[in-house]
Amino acid sequence: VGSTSQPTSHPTSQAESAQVNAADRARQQRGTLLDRVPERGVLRVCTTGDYRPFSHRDPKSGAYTGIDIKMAGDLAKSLDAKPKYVPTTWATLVDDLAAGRCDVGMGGVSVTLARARKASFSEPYLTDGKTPIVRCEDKDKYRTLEEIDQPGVRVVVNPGGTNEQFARAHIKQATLTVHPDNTTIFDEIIAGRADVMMTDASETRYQSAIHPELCAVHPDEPFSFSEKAYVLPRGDVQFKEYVDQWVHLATHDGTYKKYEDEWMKR
Ligand SMILES: O=C(O)C(=O)C[C@]1(C(=O)O)C=C[C@@H](O)C=C1
Repeated sequence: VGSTSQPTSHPTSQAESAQVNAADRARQQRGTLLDRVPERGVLRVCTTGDYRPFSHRDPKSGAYTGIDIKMAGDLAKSLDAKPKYVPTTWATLVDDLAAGRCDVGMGGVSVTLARARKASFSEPYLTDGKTPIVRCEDKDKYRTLEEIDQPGVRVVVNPGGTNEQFARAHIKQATLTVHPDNTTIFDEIIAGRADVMMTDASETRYQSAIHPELCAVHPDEPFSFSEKAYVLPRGDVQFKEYVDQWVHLATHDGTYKKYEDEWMKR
């Protein structure tokens, strides 16, 4: 507890920069999303759908639910539009946004400097950080990174996001396994195929509430500091100013808190 993760540098390749710059120019020529979204009547939202309580896609119906899905609905409505969810992954979310496949990225996204090179972020709406989630009988065994990073300890991680970045930076002795599906990863710990996952404190609170076998380890004192925000296209200043004002209001007038409480009661 107390050690912080250092931001890793992810140099953007020249080809990637050229692509992002071309997308920036094309977007600027089309004008601000603050006008285009109401004209279109549609707000295109990139979301992974694999991260409760923020963004969950029902595998049968395809319907999206979650705190950030509620927020997306409100943001769209405030712009006289309907939300349209564009499926993405943690590894591709920011590139999808930068390439213009959606207008905003939502669903428990952490602000990172690597992402901020390719996209803008709204004002943050939540403070979070990585913390362990384990079988309850192990909750006094894995309190520090030192206790977790021991030979024989099996750490599991989902791919493509800040969890993987954090695990790769801190796990040297323990066995690190990448589990491809974030919707079933907690079953790996319950079934005893893995011992520890380190993920956002908000997720450990939610998953330990719905799985009595699982305990969040010191979620109020996570190993790292991060902030959740919405991802926006680079250079669309009018749209960013609008979304910032909207986030500010929603996080101060009780709207965000209401959605969070609804989800945490499940
Ligand atoms: O990459 C991010 O921004 C996230 O915070 C998402 C992330 C991750 O770090 O992989 C966090 C928790 C969920 O389990 C899934 C994805």
